[in-house]
Amino acid sequence: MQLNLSELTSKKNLLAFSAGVDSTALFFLLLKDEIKFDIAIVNYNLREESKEELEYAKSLAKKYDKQIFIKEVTLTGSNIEKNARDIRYNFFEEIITENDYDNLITAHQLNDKLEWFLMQLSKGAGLVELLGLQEYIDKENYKIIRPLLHTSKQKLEEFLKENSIKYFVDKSNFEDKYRRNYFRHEFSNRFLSEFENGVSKSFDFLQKDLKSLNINYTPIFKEKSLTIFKNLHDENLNIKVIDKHLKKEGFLLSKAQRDEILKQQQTVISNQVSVCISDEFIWICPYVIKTMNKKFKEFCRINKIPKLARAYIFNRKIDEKEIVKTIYS
Ligand SMILES: Nc1ncnc2c1ncn2[C@@H]1O[C@H](COP(=O)(O)OP(=O)(O)OP(=O)(O)O)[C@@H](O)[C@H]1O
Repeated sequence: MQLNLSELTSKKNLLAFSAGVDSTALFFLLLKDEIKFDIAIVNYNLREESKEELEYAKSLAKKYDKQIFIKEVTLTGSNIEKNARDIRYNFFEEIITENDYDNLITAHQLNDKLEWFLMQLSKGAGLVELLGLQEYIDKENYKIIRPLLHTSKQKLEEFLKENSIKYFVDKSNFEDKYRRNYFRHEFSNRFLSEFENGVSKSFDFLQKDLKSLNINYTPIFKEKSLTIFKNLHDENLNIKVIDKHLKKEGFLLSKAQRDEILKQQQTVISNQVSVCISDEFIWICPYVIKTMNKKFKEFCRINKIPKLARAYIFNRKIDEKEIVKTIYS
């Protein structure tokens, strides 16, 4: 099994370890390649075996001299999958911030990638959403790296069996409880057992196509709650940038709101957020009403700062000259 682990060498890595097939295989593959890492595990106390899994994680940490971070929680109620994920990622972020890790490694594999793809396909999605599960994600102070995205679960299982390595099977994966498990059992496992190479190649091709679209999600200016992106001069791409940014801010756009933004170019959404698409830029900030002085308004007019963004800039005392200097440089 050939993995590209170059991003992990000489870095401080944290492996999200659940004692299941994928993360156990990754644990030993990283050891084999002499990649340094520590582990983090969340025990949701949902199943009897979870205690044993935790003990296994502790024993591996001890044996291979790894630091281990443990979080114990008791999950109840509805929305378990989402709650578990939120708790998990908050915990990882806490550890990363407190201990200066460079990378969070997760053990998502090719089956996960295909299941994600199918789930999006079943809901109606475009290229960005279909390829949602990415190998590298840049977060503010660390990277998420998923080195197994080209490897099927079957290969990982074979690796563990060949090397007589103990691992646990998450029983909840066998209950068709969640939508994802439907795809897992009805389709992806069987399909990959026959077409693993082709699927892996297709994902690479699609990824290259996505790259060619050159969607730049990085703002060119950000201060307080004012964010400015480059206008990508393509309605579909612009709305993707706006949509993604607002989602991150906890604001989900409806189809009608998306259409409105593209039609009006300057819109207030739900009386809260201003979104303006100007000739060169996309401006997003809270919607504010404020009386502004003449000099400021004149400066904005000359420098093409959209009307709906002006009051927020004025109110929050963001240096308008600095904005203009940055975006036009
Ligand atoms: N309890 C856990 N403790 C630590 N890491 C975990 C735990 N559960 C899962 N992980 C990590 O997350 C990876 C994905 O796990 P899983 O497929 O169960 O999650 P998911 O439902 O796809 O959620 P997400 O994609 O948001 O991580 C695992 O390979 C492992 O690296």
